[in-house]
Amino acid sequence: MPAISFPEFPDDVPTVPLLVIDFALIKAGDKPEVDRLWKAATELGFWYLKNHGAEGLTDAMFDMGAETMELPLDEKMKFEQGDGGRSFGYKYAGANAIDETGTKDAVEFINVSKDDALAWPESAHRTYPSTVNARMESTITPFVEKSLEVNNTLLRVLSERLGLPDGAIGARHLREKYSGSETRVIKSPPQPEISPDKATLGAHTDFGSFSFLHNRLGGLQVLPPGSDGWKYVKPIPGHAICNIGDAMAIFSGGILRSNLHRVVAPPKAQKAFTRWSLVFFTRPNDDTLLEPLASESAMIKEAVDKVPGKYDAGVTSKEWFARRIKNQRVANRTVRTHFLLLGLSHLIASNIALKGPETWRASRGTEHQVDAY
Ligand SMILES: O=C(O)CCC(=O)C(=O)O
Ligand SMILES: [Fe+2]
Repeated sequence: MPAISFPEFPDDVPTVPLLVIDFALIKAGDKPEVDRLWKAATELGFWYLKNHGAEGLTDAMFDMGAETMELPLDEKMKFEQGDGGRSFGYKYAGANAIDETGTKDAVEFINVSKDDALAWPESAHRTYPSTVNARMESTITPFVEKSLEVNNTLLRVLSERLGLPDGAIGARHLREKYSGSETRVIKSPPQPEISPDKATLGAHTDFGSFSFLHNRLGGLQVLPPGSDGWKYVKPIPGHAICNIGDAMAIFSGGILRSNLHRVVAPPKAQKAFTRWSLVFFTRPNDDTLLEPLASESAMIKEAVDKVPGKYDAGVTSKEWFARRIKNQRVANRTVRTHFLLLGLSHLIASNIALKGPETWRASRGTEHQVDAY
């Protein structure tokens, strides 16, 4: 993608002042910086990360995304993620609902599995468009490797602060075990006459443990606890945006916060431009049970004892992930059978396509467990 210049993020829209965490200091074990990371991860669950080391790898990932989205739709559709609860592959705009009434999303994704990137040229889960294959070795695998290093380091530091034994979180995120971990490039085309409050990617918490996000244009918004509304996260060049996902909220019994967020059209003059974003999602091994690690940490036990049962998902990471992916898909929205009583004795079952909000609700994660909303 040629370097595109676009208008500055405006200074008169509501933004959330995220803490800036220095990854180099975290790696060096700097105690005050680890304290700040802990504050960010427990209070809002979102922060900026600088000196992360992936700065030189993101442009090529955006190029891979742009090359992929330029393919004809019928070519991309050969690699579509499908309706069965699988995330890897291409997702067309409008495949997912953004709310319980079934409003369609407006974004395209290309999702590449960590297992496929590491197995290349073999395949672990599925095949991808030619534009992905062409950049697997040069672009995608290096980005996946760097993202794994960043995310695993931050997860290890947080797990220490949670009082977990060495390796408790690491064993649940093994490089060699299959998981839902993936990298994603998102394309949001300019939305004509869109209201600034209409989501292109609906309000959600992230499905996995940890997300490492790279934004150029605005549009990402979070709903901070106790706040009066959605706030933009202003992109800062060279700074990634990190956030805690549902799995870490569950493992920690709610001590780490998985916050609700969404994507709307970029603000003000930026909205005329196509928005690209790049994420690496770390998710637990497929076979990991999602439950608080109360037997391994006194701090987590104390948190869980106050809200017994609240964070017991009772499913594996793979099941949790598949349920959420599957129930977002518009094609999976339930068709309710409605009975119409005609005359005195004719009960006619008519399949009126009233598509139920229950499918949307079944795609939800920990959102309903957070009292602040
Ligand atoms: O595009 C963004 O800034 C955020 C994307 C996101 O939240 C997601 O893909 O889960
Ligand atoms: Fe997200």
